[in-house]
Amino acid sequence: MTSHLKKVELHCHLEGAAPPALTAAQARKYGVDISAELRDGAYVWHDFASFLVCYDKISEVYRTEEDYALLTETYLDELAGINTIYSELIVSPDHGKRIGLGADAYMSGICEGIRRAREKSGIEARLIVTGERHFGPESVIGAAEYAVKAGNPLITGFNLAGEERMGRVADYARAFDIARDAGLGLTIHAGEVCGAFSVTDALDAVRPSRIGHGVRAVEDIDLVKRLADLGTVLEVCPGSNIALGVFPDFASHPLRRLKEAGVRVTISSDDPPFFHTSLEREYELAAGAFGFSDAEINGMTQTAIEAAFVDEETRKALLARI
Ligand SMILES: Nc1ncnc2[nH]cnc12
Ligand SMILES: [Zn+2]
Repeated sequence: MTSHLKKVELHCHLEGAAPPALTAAQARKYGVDISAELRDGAYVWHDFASFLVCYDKISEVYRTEEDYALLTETYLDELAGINTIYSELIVSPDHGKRIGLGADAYMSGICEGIRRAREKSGIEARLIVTGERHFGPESVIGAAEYAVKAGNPLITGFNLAGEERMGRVADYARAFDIARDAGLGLTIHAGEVCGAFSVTDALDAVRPSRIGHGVRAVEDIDLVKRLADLGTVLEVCPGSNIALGVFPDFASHPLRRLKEAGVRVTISSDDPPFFHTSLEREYELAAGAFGFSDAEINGMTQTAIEAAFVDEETRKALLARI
């Protein structure tokens, strides 16, 4: 049982956390047919590419500032209900633009959701703006420029998500330069769908303090040592990795091997209902499938707070709570 443990999440895509029941209600409200993407209470996809398509389609039923406030509040309430004290949400202002809501309204809805949830439970949250690799380097630069110009104190990080097989990390380096120069924390999806080379590319071109997934670094022992030496923090999402077939089962998942090699690891849920998981389940898996003790799990939570994109005062307050 891990219900007594305080929890922290560094890697969850906001739209990827949309509860199927809420999505169904939204689709009804707007008269959108999502029967191909949502069936019997479950999102429908069969591989990474179709997951990304399903994700974009589902996102389309969240359309207004209030829709985003509700989605954010709903997810943070769920996290608070399982003893979560801090959450970083990956958000896409570009998506707000694409659906005609606008980036500012998209962000202000999300911030309102954070405010409502914090008022009820005290949960802290910050936002990581992401570019989507499959929309190309220019769009990712636009996302970085938005993150910097928005001057929103809750935006504390920048990420690159989407189709990892498209282009090379160096094509997106300029966007990370913009974010780094403005003092945003940097993290990047790498070593999830692509192999170790993708993590090497990320370290060389971006110099991030964290990597989203990074688990396929395990294919290159020198790279594992490099990650350990650098102190790069991996945002590991085991349930997501198994659902997407990155590893066949938890027994072959490298979370424990990476940790034992000295890599700083943390646990997150990624896109929980898409992958039939939740942060609660990820903590349970850490204890059950991976056999970590409470002390080891708390150690990963502490690592997450140490690596969080927050000011030092907030970090100190969070560390004092675990
Ligand atoms: N697991 C994932 N990998 C890459 N991009 C994503 N966007 C949403 N979830 C993602
Ligand atoms: Zn992700």
